[in-house]
Amino acid sequence: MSSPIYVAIDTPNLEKAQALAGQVRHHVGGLKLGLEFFCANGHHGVHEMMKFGLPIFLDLKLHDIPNTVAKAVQALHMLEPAILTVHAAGGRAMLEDAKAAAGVNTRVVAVTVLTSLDDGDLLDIGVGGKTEDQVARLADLARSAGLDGIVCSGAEVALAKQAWPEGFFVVPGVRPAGGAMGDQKRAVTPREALDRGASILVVGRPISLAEDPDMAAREIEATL
Ligand SMILES: O=C(O)c1cc(=O)[nH]c(=O)n1[C@@H]1O[C@H](COP(=O)(O)O)[C@@H](O)[C@H]1O
Repeated sequence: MSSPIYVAIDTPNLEKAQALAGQVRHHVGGLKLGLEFFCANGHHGVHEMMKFGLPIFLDLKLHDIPNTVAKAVQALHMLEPAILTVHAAGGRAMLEDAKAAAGVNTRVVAVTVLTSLDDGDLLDIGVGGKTEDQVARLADLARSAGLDGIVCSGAEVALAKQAWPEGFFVVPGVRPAGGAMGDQKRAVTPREALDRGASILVVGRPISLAEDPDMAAREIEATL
C-alpha cells in the first residue's frame, strides 16, 4: 500500500520543488501543490511535477461564485489532479457546480475550517460556537452536495468520519511529537490523525525544512 503522506511542496521555485520531490519520492504517497507553487509556475509547473509519477493534489482552495469556480475547475481538466480543494464556505451551489465540472478521476474535497484557526478566530468572522461543530456542519454540506470528502484537522476527523464513513478525509497541519507548530493551531501527530480516520495526511514543513527531508519523511512513515 502506498504511503498516506502527501508532501506539501510549498515553494514558488520550480527547481526547489523538483529537488524536494526527488528526495522524498520513495517515502510519500503523493505531491501536494498549493497556491504558492501554482501562482508562480501554473500548468507548466504541474506538468513538470507530474513527471515524478506520484498522484498530484492540487490545493487551490477555490472559493467564488458557482459559475467562476466551475469554469476554473474546467480549466484544470487537462491536469487531471487526483485531488482538488474548494472552500466549503462557498456554499452548496458552488460545491455542486465544482464537482460537476471536475473530471471523473479527480476527488473534489471541501476545506472546512482551516487548521490555522481556533474558536476565537471563528468568532472574529462571525461564526460562534465550537470549531468542531462548524466542521461537522460544513462536512454535512459537502457530503450532501456530492463532494468526495473534506479537509479538516485531526481534532475533528473522528467525528466527521463517524457521520460520513465513506468520505475521503484529508488531514493537514499534523506535527510529529514535539514538532514546531508554526501557524497551525489544531495539530495532532500523524499517527493520531490516521488512527482517528484520516485517509491521507498533508505534511509540509516537518519534511521540507528538515536537514534531510527524505529521512524526515521516513521517520514520520515509521510512526504510522
Ligand atoms: O488544504 C490544505 O492542504 C490545508 C488546509 C488546512 O486547513 N490547513 C493546511 O495547513 N493546509 C495545507 O497543508 C499544508 C500544511 O503545511 P505545514 O504546516 O508546513 O505542514 C500547507 O500546504 C497548507 O496550505
